[in-house]
Amino acid sequence: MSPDRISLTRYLIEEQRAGRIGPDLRLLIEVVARACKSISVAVGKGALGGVLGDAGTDGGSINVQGEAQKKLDVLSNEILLEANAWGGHLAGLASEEMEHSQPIPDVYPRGNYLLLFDPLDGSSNIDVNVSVGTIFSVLRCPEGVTSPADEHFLQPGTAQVAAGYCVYGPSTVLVLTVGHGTHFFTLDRELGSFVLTQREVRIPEDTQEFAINASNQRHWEAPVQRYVADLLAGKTGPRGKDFNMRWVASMVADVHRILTRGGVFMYPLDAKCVAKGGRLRLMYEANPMALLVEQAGGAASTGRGRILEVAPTQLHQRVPVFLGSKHEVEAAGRYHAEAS
Ligand SMILES: O=P(O)(O)OC[C@H]1O[C@](O)(COP(=O)(O)O)[C@@H](O)[C@@H]1O
Ligand SMILES: [Mg+2]
Ligand SMILES: [Mg+2]
Repeated sequence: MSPDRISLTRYLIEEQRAGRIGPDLRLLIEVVARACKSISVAVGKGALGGVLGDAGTDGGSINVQGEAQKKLDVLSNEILLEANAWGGHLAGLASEEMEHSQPIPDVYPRGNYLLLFDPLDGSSNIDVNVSVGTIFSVLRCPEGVTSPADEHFLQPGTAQVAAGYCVYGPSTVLVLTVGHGTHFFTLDRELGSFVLTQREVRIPEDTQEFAINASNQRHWEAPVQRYVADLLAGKTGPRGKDFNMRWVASMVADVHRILTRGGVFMYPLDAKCVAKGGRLRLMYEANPMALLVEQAGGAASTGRGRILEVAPTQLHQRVPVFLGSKHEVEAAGRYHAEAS
């Protein structure tokens, strides 16, 4: 590798030398990155790898969320479990695809961190060859706990020591924060290593682009109805400018666009998901994305408060999500405040 190319390994060693992370966290992130490489290979094989379609045989299988699992949901979960069980840096892990967290069994080497992940985000896009990804969040295992249970994972997003996602698109990009900025690492497929391609990503504070699943419009709460109506009104409306709209339906891809060129991503509370508290999961979707976005100068809110300060009560808890360009997330918050 040429000396001016900074690999993920070198970046992490430099962070360790600067005293910003310890060796265990460095190695944990390396293990997660390696698992993401394996998932990237599986995703890339598509129909040739036999990885498309539903998991299970007759009628498919359903996960703890009541959602149909795809083969790649199951495979990605297995890859992450297998890699991390042996990694030696974790006390326990939790996944979208598993009802409860799992402590690392006694027979394996153990560490002091907890890992949460959405092994394959954007499942509805797998079979149509659109970008999907893996999202992860790292917490400290509470002091004195040797066999962590679900309750030990229930820490606010502010407690995350690292967070990231890997987007499997035309290129595979690992996006990482250890609490000192958000950085992009692109996978060099020939060499098999992640290379730093953008340091200190910054999200513009203003934007003219928003992302929301507009098919839910009739179910939205009044402040979201008003906010989106004002965006759509464009130049002649109260916002005085035209807005563009994008919706990939893979949170990783939508957030990656926002980290790259700004925008606001919304999955608000609506009448369909109000009983569950929202659509997106707090612990392994909203929290890691919120940390990445804040570390890039953006904002992340439930519409009524900072996502990272939500006190979790359940492992698979859901929350409303507004994240991206700071001024636009603040504007969405004002519409909520005015309505209450
Ligand atoms: O299908 P909808 O309602 O547009 O929802 C799309 C959202 O659902 C998700 O796919 C949920 O993630 P999973 O695929 O991990 O369940 C998000 O990535 C995305 O933002
Ligand atoms: Mg997801
Ligand atoms: Mg998923």
